Parts: sequence; C-alpha cells; structure tokens
Amino acid sequence: MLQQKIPATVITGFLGAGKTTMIRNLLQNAGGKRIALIINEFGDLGVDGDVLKGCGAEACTEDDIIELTNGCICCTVADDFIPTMAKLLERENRPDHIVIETSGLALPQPLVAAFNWPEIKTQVTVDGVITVVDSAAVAAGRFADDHDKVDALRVEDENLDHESPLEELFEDQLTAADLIVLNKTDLIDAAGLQAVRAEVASRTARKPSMIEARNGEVAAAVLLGLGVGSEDDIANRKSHHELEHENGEEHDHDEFDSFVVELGAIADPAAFIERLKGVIAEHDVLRLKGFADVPGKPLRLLIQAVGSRIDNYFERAWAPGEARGTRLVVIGLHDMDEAAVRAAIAAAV
Ligand SMILES: Nc1nc2c(ncn2[C@@H]2O[C@H](COP(=O)(O)OP(=O)(O)OP(=O)(O)O)[C@@H](O)[C@H]2O)c(=O)[nH]1
Repeated sequence: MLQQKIPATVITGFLGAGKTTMIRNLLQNAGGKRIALIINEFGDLGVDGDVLKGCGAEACTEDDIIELTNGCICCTVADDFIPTMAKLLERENRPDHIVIETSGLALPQPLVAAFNWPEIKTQVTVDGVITVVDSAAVAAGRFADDHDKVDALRVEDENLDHESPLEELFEDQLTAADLIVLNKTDLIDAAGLQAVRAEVASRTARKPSMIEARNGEVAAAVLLGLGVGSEDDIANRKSHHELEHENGEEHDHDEFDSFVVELGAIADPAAFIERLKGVIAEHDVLRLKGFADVPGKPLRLLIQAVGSRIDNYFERAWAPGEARGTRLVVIGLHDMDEAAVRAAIAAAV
C-alpha cells in the first residue's frame, strides 16, 4: 500500500523572533496530532529544547523532540539532518506531522532542498515554510541600519563580501517563506505595524501571506495546513548566498559568533538584569539566553534577551543531579569583543 507522505513544517526567523514561543503554543493546541519536533539552535546551550520539553504537551513527548547540535542546520544538512530524518522515518510509530525549528541564523533554502533527496522525498513533503518576524525589531530598524558597522567590518576583513549579515539573512528567511508571521505586535502601535508590513513586503520579491501574532499565538490549523510542497519550488527562492556563489562555495556563519558564560549564583536577579541591559546595548549583543541560579529558589530563572529587551521567569525546578549554576549563551556579530563582554557580564553579577 502506498504510504501517505508525512507533512513537515519548517519554522525559521531571525534570532529571538519568537519561533520557540510559537511552537510551544502549537504543541499545546495541536488538536490531537502527534508531532515530532527537530530543533536546531545556534550556540552551545540547548535552551530551546529545554523550554519545549518543559511544556509537557501531549502532542509531543520528550522522545519526539530531537535536538541537532552540531552547528547550524543549513550547513549540516547532509551529516546531521538527513540521517536524523531517516531514523525518524524508520520508527514504528511515525508522527502525523514533523515540525523543524531552524536556528535563528540558518538559511532555510538548503534545508528545504534536502527534502528532494531520494530517501526523504518519497516519504515526506514540506507542508510549508513559516518565517517568524520580530515586528518590534523591524520597526526599530534592526535589519536596515547597520550598514556603517558592516562597512567598517569589511575594511578589516576583505573576505566579508556580504552587504550586511543581518539584512541579508532577514531577506533570505523571508524569501523562503510560504507564510510570514509578524510576531510581537504587542510591542508596536498600528502605524508601526503598517510600516513593518510595508518593509517586510519590500524585502522579498515573492508575495507570501502575512499574518499578525502576539506570543506566536496562531491556530494549529493555519500553521500545519499550508499544503504547499515547498521543496518543489525551492529553486525559485534563492538566497543571496546562492545567487552570489552559484559555483557552490561553502556557506558559513563567520559573520556571527557565540560563546557560553558560566557564573555562580545571582543573589539579586533584578539588579543583574538591569545591568545586563547596559552590557547588551554597549556591546551590541544580538541575543542572550540561558538560566540563572538564584539562591534560596527551587526553580531555575530563565533569562531571554533579544537586543536589550529582557524577559525572565522562574521556569522549572533544578533536576535531581543537575548542578546549580548560571549559564548564558551570548550571540553577536563576529567583531563582538568576547573578552570584554565576558568581563562586563561577570561584573554585572
Ligand atoms: N513582547 C513579546 N515577546 C515575545 C513575543 N513572542 C516571543 N516573545 C519573547 O521573545 C523572546 C524570544 O522568543 P523565542 O521564542 O525564544 O525566540 P526564538 O525565535 O525561538 O529565538 P532563537 O531560537 O534564539 O532564535 C522570549 O523572551 C519570548 O518570551 C511576543 O509576541 N511579544
């Protein structure tokens, strides 16, 4: 009997746009579908996996959450993604739907193209590519106004042939989309949102549908029911990188850097977070996330910074055998001064 292809949804979008938040909401409202989740994160600290495993949704048990940690998914497609998919498809109890969260720095194009590999193509189809956009970051000019900075970088490093790494990635992720979710609409007003719509539309020649969301709240039927078969159209969604390097030069993420900071206990989290905001602004940190140990508290404090907006909440109890401590992953452009950022964060405790 011919097996029906399993639909797979690719969820992409820049660092901190709200991908994990949207998926968490999806898992809690999946309407009885069994979902397998493949997640890929930039930086050596599996925060997204922890957040998603912690949500305890029936649609997706811990077993169904697979973390790909050997680098950014677009660069490790052959070594990491294809074997993972093959294993997933060998399972007796196959999922109804596969959801893939790319890292915030991934180009979705190579990932979607991988669905044309023979061993995958016969069994799975890309239901759609969904690109999550941080509307507040767009409104603040995050993807448009760092030309000077990048030009300065280019003077130092002649290999840096890209226009602006943030801007390019933003456009490449939009160009891959079947559906664009303008998220974080709570952070801007109606006029701001109108401007964001216009800017997003101007950044891709394709015209995918756009919807608005707060905290990634979008109906599961919308997210999982696009029915596009995007792998058949991926050649029409070329990234800047593909257009510039048709000769097949390797793509990498040299424009970005990440490292993990380990600290002891944080006695006064409110003061620490206030000081972190200053560090982030001064060093232009793009994303910072992780967990803190607050003495006397049984739960870990989750810290999530996107630019200098920081959310924090007590997330889950320290697991038995888990050493209490503070671990934060820091992501920025490659000229970020790691030693200075480490020192500034340590001084903020
Ligand atoms: N105000 C506001 N905050 C949001 C919204 N959606 C997500 N956030 C917050 O934004 C931060 C980043 O959200 P994530 O869902 O982790 O973003 P992500 O795209 O998965 O991030 P990376 O995996 O690091 O690229 C978290 O602190 C979220 O709580 C929203 O609609 N409004």
